[in-house]
Amino acid sequence: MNLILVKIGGNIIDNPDACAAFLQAFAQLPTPKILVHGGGKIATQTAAQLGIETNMVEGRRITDRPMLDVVTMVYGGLVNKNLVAQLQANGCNAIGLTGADGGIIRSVKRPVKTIDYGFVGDIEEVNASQLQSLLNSGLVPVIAPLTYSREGLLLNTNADTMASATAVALASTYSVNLVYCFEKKGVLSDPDDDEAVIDKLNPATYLEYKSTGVINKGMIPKLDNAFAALKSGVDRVTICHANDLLNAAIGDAGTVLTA
Ligand SMILES: Nc1ncnc2c1ncn2[C@@H]1O[C@H](COP(=O)(O)OP(=O)(O)O)[C@@H](O)[C@H]1O
Ligand SMILES: CC(=O)N[C@@H](CCC(=O)OP(=O)(O)O)C(=O)O
Repeated sequence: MNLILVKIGGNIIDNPDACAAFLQAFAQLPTPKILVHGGGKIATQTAAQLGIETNMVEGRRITDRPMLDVVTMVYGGLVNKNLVAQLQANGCNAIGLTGADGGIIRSVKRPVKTIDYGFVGDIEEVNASQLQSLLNSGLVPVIAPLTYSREGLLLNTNADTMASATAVALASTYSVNLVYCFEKKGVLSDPDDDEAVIDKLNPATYLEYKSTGVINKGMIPKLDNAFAALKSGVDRVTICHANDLLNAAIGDAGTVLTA
């Protein structure tokens, strides 16, 4: 059976019109399906309003206790519940979850090496059978980028990694189509040209683009996660614009990763 797992990034979530259009398209996709969302941009803005400064290292947020409270409220509350309400209005029976709900995604607090990331989780286990029973009851899980530890901590976890790990865990049961949606038409061969979409990207070409700096910043952890999913049994991985979700779902838009 096919399953489509879509990840939506914070720049789209932060734009009400783009987000509404994306959710309308997502609602039209066949079930079973899962939405994993980010929200990093809104967390940064909310933290700033509260006088809390944001520090990112290699695309990961340094999450001290006050920042953990912010991301818990923003990802698990504000963003997750608004997405669920809008999906319901589009006729999609969404259920909002953090990784702690139903014990779906457990992680371990990232050990301190040179950098102390604070309350950031590295995923240990995805409870695929719990997700499957939600899917079997016709629900559409909408997953926030928070996980839980054996000690009962709530941990901030990168949304691209959540999507990749969830896709891999479900790949033994379903043919998984993983689609990363963001605000550009795909991986670009020229960062200054929004039309320069690379149709197909393999690990060797990725390394070349990375070494020349054409692929940089947030795209690096995204592609590392995406290639890892492809290597671990996920059928297809695509990176595309949120507007192109329906075409990308059938392999007709964005950048398709190849082994
Ligand atoms: N070659 C590239 N093609 C497209 N985007 C790129 C490229 N290199 C770097 N980027 C950057 O990567 C960003 C996507 O990463 P990120 O902000 O983590 O996405 P998301 O919002 O989905 O979490 C884009 O906004 C873009 O600025
Ligand atoms: C540990 C870590 O960095 N977590 C991310 C989770 C949100 C996220 O990934 O959001 P986007 O997809 O919008 O970037 C963060 O707090 O920014």
